[in-house]
Amino acid sequence: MAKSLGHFSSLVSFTKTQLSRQCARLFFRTSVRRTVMRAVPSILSPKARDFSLPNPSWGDEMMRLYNHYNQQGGVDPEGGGEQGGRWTRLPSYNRSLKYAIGGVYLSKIIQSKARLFTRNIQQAGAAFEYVVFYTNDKQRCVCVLQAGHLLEGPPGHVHGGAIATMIDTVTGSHASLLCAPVMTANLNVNYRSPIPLGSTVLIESTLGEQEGRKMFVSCKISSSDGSKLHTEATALFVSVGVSHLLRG
Ligand SMILES: CCCCCCCCCCCCCCCC(=O)SCCNC(=O)CCNC(=O)[C@H](O)C(C)(C)COP(=O)(O)OP(=O)(O)OC[C@H]1O[C@@H](n2cnc3c(N)ncnc32)[C@H](O)[C@@H]1OP(=O)(O)O
Repeated sequence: MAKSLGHFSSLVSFTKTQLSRQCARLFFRTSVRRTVMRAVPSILSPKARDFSLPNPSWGDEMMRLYNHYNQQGGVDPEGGGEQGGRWTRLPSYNRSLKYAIGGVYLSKIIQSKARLFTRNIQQAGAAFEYVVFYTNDKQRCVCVLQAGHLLEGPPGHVHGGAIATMIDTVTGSHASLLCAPVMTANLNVNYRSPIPLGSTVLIESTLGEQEGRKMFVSCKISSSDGSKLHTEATALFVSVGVSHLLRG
């Protein structure tokens, strides 16, 4: 049996039933660390770019916060204990399943030209520049976001849909750390103050209750110095089997 998503391409000739069963095993029996930290890079091109690493478009505030969470031993400035208070960077790629092309059933969900929505703008710094970190106990995530000029909504400020996209991305990545694959069932967003275009903000995600397949996550966006609240949100994620994706 294939033990990692690196063998995903060999599944293309499986029947729908076999595939669903195999994928369910892959997704649910691999630990989060294996899935996110090892499997995803292994099924990508060796040259796959990790978009959560610094690039020249990152401004001073973005770099300062990146270093803040990435260095200094990853210690959470707000405490939270040794276990929960250390931060780990989550890598980020623009494709999930590069080699799994073809096949009647896989082709329903995997398209060779598909790209992750938030990582598909070629020009660095033009849209979503972000990096997500999570605590060891996976109860919290923090995302440092630099919002580029292509995200404009009201003049000089970030589009509400782009804000919701980032909330979905951060809370969805958070829920995925605990039980992938998940889908967003519900997202409630309260916009409290506009986010200036080009600014760097913090998106914090906190795990709430878990009830069976349901995961409730809360989220807030604040200015990088924490002085201004921009957005508050709650989200519900439902863990699904791969067969759910195949059904469409
Ligand atoms: C290779 C892998 C690497 C991965 C590394 C990738 C890294 C990259 C990360 C990027 C992260 C981006 C994250 C984006 C995530 C999306 O944007 S997903 C896209 C948007 N969402 C959708 O399209 C979902 C559409 N809806 C559906 O498919 C289905 O309705 C759902 C949500 C899966 C639920 O359907 P279902 O599985 O049949 O479950 P169902 O029995 O209806 O409901 C289960 C429970 O949830 C409750 N529920 C369902 N819907 C709702 C609702 N709207 N409100 C309240 N309760 C609800 C039900 O009442 C039920 O509760 P209980 O009775 O169990 O108490």
